[in-house]
Amino acid sequence: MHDYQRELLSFATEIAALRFGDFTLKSGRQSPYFFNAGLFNTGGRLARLAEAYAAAIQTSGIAFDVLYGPAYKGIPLAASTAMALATQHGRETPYAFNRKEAKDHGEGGAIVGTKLAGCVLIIDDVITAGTSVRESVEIIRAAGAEPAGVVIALDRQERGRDARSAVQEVQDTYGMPVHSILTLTDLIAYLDESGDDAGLVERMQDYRSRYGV
Ligand SMILES: O=P(O)(O)OC[C@H]1O[C@H](OP(=O)(O)OP(=O)(O)O)[C@H](O)[C@@H]1O
Ligand SMILES: O=C(O)c1cc(=O)[nH]c(=O)[nH]1
Repeated sequence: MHDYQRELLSFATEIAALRFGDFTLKSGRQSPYFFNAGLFNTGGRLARLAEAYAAAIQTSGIAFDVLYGPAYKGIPLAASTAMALATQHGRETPYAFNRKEAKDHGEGGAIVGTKLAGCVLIIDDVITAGTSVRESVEIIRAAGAEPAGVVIALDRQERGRDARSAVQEVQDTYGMPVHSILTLTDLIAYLDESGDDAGLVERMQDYRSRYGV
């Protein structure tokens, strides 16, 4: 694990964006941990997260025209990362996000921000079973654009709809890369290193043996 990954894990734990307990996920799975990107809820916290995403995007080398964040938590991620790409990397990046419910007055529609066109990089917090990414691909294609890849903070390394990991399914199905700042493997290694709670490491490993790959 690199220092920047350990630092992000430590910061996420400190602000309780990474929590341990009993959580129901979008997939219905019952998880002993949860990454809540909504708790990067001050300017300073969000700037720190956005800088990590912007650095990950630069490292990934994925070519794209537009950054797209799915509602809800993808919205501040797309906006703040576009800012970080401009201020830290001199890269002017158009961004967009969707409304969960289309608006029928004013400007109308379901997409806010720039037009979805060309190659679109999806930015989200986590991938569990891959549902959110599949929904994003449909939205991008319906707008006449093409998905270029996905960047996330945490790959939970879980099964998707078949025996493959959700990330592998996304890569195979859409022929696009998925770049993750952290993985469940990093998280378990971090908990193991800290040596605070052997029971927690065991619960994480149990969960991994049930849903992981
Ligand atoms: O890989 P999946 O199984 O789809 O799970 C991960 C998705 O679930 C959460 O979104 P959610 O729709 O719960 O909403 P939010 O952003 O509105 O909190 C999370 O932000 C990811 O987008
Ligand atoms: O699978 C999910 O719903 C999910 C997992 C997680 O760690 N964080 C999150 O926001 N959603």
